[in-house]
Amino acid sequence: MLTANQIALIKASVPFLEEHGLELTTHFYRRMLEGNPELKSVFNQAHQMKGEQQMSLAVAVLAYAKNIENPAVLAGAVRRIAQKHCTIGIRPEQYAIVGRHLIASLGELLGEAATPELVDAWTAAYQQLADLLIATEQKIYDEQANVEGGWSSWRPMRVANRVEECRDVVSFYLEPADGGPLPAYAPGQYVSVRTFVKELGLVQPRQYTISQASGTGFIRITVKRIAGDTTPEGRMSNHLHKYLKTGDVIDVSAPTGDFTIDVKAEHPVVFIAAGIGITPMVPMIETLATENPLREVHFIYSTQNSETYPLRAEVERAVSGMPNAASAVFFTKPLEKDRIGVDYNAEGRISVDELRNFCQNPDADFYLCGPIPFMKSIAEALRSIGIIAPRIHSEAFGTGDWE
Ligand SMILES: NC(=O)C1=CN([C@@H]2O[C@H](COP(=O)(O)OP(=O)(O)OC[C@H]3O[C@@H](n4cnc5c(N)ncnc54)[C@H](OP(=O)(O)O)[C@@H]3O)[C@@H](O)[C@H]2O)C=CC1
Repeated sequence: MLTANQIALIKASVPFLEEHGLELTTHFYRRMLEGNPELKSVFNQAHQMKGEQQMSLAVAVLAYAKNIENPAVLAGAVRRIAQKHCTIGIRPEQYAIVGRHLIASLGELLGEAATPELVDAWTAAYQQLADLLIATEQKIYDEQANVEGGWSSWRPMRVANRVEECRDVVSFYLEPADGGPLPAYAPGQYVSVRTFVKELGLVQPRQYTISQASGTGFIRITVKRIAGDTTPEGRMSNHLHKYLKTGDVIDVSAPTGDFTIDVKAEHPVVFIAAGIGITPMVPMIETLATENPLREVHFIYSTQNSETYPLRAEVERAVSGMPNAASAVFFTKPLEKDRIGVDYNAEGRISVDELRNFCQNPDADFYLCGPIPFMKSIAEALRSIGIIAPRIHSEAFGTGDWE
């Protein structure tokens, strides 16, 4: 429990964090990764290089300081962070290392302003948050391990099959190397995979959506090769495309994530995806097609053309099996061979007018996944036609921050 004085000191830190939060977390990560280089394998180095992890932590620390009197309001964020931590195998003892470097960083940045009382207050506040995260993560690890076929932390999986889906997109069908069963997972959930990335000289984790409904005996991930070998975010996807072959073994976390759908509900559902953002939508539609086939479903998808449309056959199969389902596919750069009415329904990006056509029912739920600028513009368009925020669900890959 923090004392009233400690709470006051944390709240008084808010202006400093607003101004210098990013500086603090950048200093902290640099300090920690220099002192404990083994942790480079725990953190996504692409997010580190782009400063996304630093920004994400700065936002979290500020939110925590602002809500120090009532951290319960951060329960949703705490759960999301804990889920992510569980997919990269974070252990309680690592919190002590993080705490030591974070508090030292605060002292180094504040200089003489870091009074013993302030340092004590932040040490206590950090411990309170660490305890909450550790307890939440233990609960998630227990839940993951205690379901049939479940496990916690990493499990070696063999690549049973590798399928080239379309240009720059490959699916990997993963099965437990121990020959055991897999747990059921919810459509839309994701896993982390962990492997040694030659070009980085490091073991690295990355998150990928499971791109197929549960119950096939595999965890399928569908990976788009991003940019070139030289960009930090492209390293893992390029590595997997180049080196991960049928028969290889890779570490995989237990499935997790809250971007899922209430399969049994009766109200309409509208999926709006772009590019590789199609991956969580596929298991959702597949699951609806088998478990609630009469549901009203709209699938709205934007991609460049037929050569950049992964998992098309799966979507078309699921949609054609549901009498109240319809799809609208937008090609922004159709090829000569692409036939309107067959391969796609309209040319160009998804517009507000188009969205209006699909979204007549205020009870509908909307699921968004695509490049961040795409999600921003679609969420804004939905709000402009009166869709309320709780009806808009989204999945941001990476650190999870996008709004
Ligand atoms: N939820 C997430 O966090 C996701 C993140 N990404 C990331 O985004 C990047 C690109 O993904 P990729 O699959 O290659 O996407 P693409 O660049 O192939 O774009 C997919 C489609 O989205 C359209 N689009 C892009 N931006 C907008 C926008 N602001 N408004 C409307 N339509 C838009 C594109 O149109 P046009 O051809 O006109 O640009 C294209 O038709 C990757 O780095 C990927 O990791 C991708 C998917 C999900």
